[in-house]
Amino acid sequence: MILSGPGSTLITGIAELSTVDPALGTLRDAAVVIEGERIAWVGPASRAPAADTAVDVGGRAVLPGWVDSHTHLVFDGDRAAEFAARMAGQAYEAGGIAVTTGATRAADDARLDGLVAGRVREALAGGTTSLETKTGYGLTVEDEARSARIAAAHVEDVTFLGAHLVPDGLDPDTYVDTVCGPMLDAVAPHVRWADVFCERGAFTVEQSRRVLTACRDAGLGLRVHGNQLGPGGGVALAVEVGAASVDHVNHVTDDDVDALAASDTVATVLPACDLSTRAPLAPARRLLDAGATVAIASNANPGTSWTTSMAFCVATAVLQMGLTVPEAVEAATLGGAKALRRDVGTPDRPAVGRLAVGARADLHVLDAPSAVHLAYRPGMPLTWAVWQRGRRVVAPAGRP
Ligand SMILES: N=CN[C@@H](CCC(=O)O)C(=O)O
Ligand SMILES: [Zn+2]
Repeated sequence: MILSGPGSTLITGIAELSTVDPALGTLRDAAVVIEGERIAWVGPASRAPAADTAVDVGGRAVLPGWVDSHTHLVFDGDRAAEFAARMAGQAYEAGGIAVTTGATRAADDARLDGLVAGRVREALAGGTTSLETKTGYGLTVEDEARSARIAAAHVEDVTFLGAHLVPDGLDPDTYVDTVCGPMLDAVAPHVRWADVFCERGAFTVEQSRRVLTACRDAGLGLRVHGNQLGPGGGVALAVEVGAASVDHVNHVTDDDVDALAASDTVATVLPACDLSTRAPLAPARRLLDAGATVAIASNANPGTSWTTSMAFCVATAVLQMGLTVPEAVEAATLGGAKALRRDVGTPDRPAVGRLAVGARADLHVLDAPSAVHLAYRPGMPLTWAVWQRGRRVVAPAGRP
């Protein structure tokens, strides 16, 4: 078979191909053909079809690009001093959000846009080919709308997080009225998702339900920051409203775990955040064993998790949370895609998070013979090449 059409590329020399596709599994000595922005063929190298061009990745491991389903990239400012104080024993408190909000409001559009672009580039260089990012450091109608607009210029899945913190001096319920009314109207053209920080010190379950219901009525998909700092009703609320994901989940009861396992709500764990806040690690092993769908995300933000490295998160999930490497790779690819409802494609929006025919051609080539090296060689820069939407966007050092 010869794949027709300009731009088909045959990738060979794949020692191990983690398709993360339930039907295909992990293949050795494999090949992939890309046509346009999609995958056209996957299988053993011995049966690979011809294509317009061929690339030999030299006996390396290939997996889907990371799907980072939880980040906060639209911000200015630095909270290294807060981090240092935390490492000296201070507890994390949500109030730090106000510090970043001040710095973000003070940045002009060009600066904020450049900061977001740089962070997206950094993530891509580490193999992240799909990103979600949130507003939440504006917290006025104008500043949230600006954050949403800037985010939408750089990532496909933008989330409205006006309910991140009640700004100083405002009555919480009056602020929730604003979030559900003019703020939602202003961000709606730019966002697919809405999120709420449902936690003591942020928004109560009742306030969170109001925000989520209003956003759902406006046509947005739902997500929840829940059970991060202590037990609470975030997980139950997320399941109740049919949220696509509830994120953090550090403090969960057996009922929470059972509810997640019986629902379509993905439990998203944030290993780098747990380390950076010295929180009890989210029980990813327990959640998987119970039958919940687990995603791993970076939660890149200046307060609790200042990294875009999904490889670090995967290594931590393996070394500290008790996941196997295939489980962690799946959680950081297909799991993230499920958390963004992008695991199944549509005619105009191919699936991400797996390497199968028809899915988006987002490939991450490791400078290693197997994905196990992600945890076996923690902290090493293993990204060798990246294809996104069928185009090679990260090339091996010294090559065009
Ligand atoms: N927990 C709420 N929001 C962020 C942290 C925000 C901040 O401290 O700036 C998080 O997901 O960890
Ligand atoms: Zn977050």
